[in-house]
Amino acid sequence: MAEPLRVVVTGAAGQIAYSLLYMVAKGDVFGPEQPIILHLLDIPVMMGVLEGVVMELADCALPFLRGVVPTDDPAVAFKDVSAAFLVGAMPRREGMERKDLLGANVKIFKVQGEALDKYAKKDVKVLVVGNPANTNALICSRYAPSIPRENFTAMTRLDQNRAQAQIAAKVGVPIQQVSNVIIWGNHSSTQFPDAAHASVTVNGQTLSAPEAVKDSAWLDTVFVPTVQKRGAAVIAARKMSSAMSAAKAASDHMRDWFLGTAPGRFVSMGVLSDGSYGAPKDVVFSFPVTTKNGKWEIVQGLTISDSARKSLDVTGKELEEERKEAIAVIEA
Ligand SMILES: NC(=O)C1=CN([C@@H]2O[C@H](COP(=O)(O)OP(=O)(O)OC[C@H]3O[C@@H](n4cnc5c(N)ncnc54)[C@H](O)[C@@H]3O)[C@@H](O)[C@H]2O)C=CC1
Ligand SMILES: O=C([O-])CC(=O)C(=O)O
Repeated sequence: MAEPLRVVVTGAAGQIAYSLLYMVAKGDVFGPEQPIILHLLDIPVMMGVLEGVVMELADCALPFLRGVVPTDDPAVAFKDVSAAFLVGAMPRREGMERKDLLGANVKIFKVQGEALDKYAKKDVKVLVVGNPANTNALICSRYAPSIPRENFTAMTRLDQNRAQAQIAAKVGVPIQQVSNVIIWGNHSSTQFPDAAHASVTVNGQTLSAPEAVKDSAWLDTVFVPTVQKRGAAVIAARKMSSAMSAAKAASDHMRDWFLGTAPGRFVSMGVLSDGSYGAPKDVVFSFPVTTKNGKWEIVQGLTISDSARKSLDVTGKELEEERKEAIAVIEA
C-alpha cells in the first residue's frame, strides 16, 4: 500500500473547491488506490463553512481519503504537501478582466510562495488556479526559492477543454476524438486557442482539425473568440464564475502532471517560459507540453503561421505588463 500523499487545496470553502475536493478525494487525480490526506486552507471567517465541507467529505465515505486537515494557518496547510492546488483568491465579476484582480490577489501568492518554501516538500507540484493565474504563479515561484521554478504552473487546461469541446461539437464527434488543441500564452482574453496542430478522429480516420472542421472562417471568427471569452459568458449567465468545469480542469492538469500524458498527446499548461516559440522569458506562458515521470517538457518544432505569431506576441506582451504591475503591487 502506497504512503498517503498530502495534498493542499486553498480556497477550500469556495465554489471551485466544492467540486475539486470530491474529484481529488475519490481518486481522479493521483490514481484510484493512492491514499490521500487533504489539507484545506481558507481564511478565518470561512472556518464555519469549511466545517460543513469537512462533514460532507466524511459523509462521502471514500475509501482512500485517510485524513482531512482544515485550517486557516498556512504553516499547517502547507506542511509536507506533495501537491498544491492554489485556488483561494477573489473571482472576477461581470465587466472585469482577470488582470483587474491583480491588486486584490497577487499578495496572496507571495505569502503562499513563502509558506510553500518553508513547509512543503521540495518536490511539491503547484497548480495556480486563482486569477490572474499565470502572473500569480510567477510571483508564487519567486517567493519559494528552495523549490524548483518548474514546479510552479498555472491553469489553462480549462481553456484547452473548452476548445476541445467546441471542435468536437462542430465536427459532431465525442470529445476524446479531439486531441492536441493548444492554448498559447495567458489565461485571459488575449490567449491564443490554436487548432492548427490538433487532430480529430472521424469514422476511424484521423484528420487534422482544419480538415475535419472544413470551415476556416469558423475557426478564426467563432472558435477563437468563443474560447477566449467563455469565462465571461459563464459569468454573464451564472452570475458567478466557472466552478465545476474549473475543478475538472484542475484535476486533469494535476493528473497529467503526476501520471503522464498518453503517447502522441500533448496538453497545455502555463509554465515558466524559456523563450520557446519567441515567447518572452521569465513569465508563466501557456505552451503545449508532454509530461513523464512528474516532469513537463515543452513540445518543440511546431510551425507557427504569421497570424499565429502576431497572436503569440500580443499575449506575451500582456504577460510582461502583468509582471510589471504585480511587482509594483507587491513593492508598494
Ligand atoms: N485559471 C482558471 O482557469 C480559473 C480560475 N478561476 C479563479 O479561481 C479563483 C477562485 O474561484 P472560486 O472558487 O469561484 O471563488 P470563491 O470566492 O467561491 O472561493 C474562493 C475562496 O478562497 C478563499 N480565500 C481568499 N483568500 C484566501 C487566502 N489568502 N487563503 C486561502 N483562501 C483564501 C475565500 O475565502 C473563498 O472561500 C478566482 O480567482 C477565480 O477567478 C476560476 C475559474 C477558472
Ligand atoms: O472567467 C473567469 O473569471 C473565471 C475563469 O478564469 C474562467 O472561467 O476561465
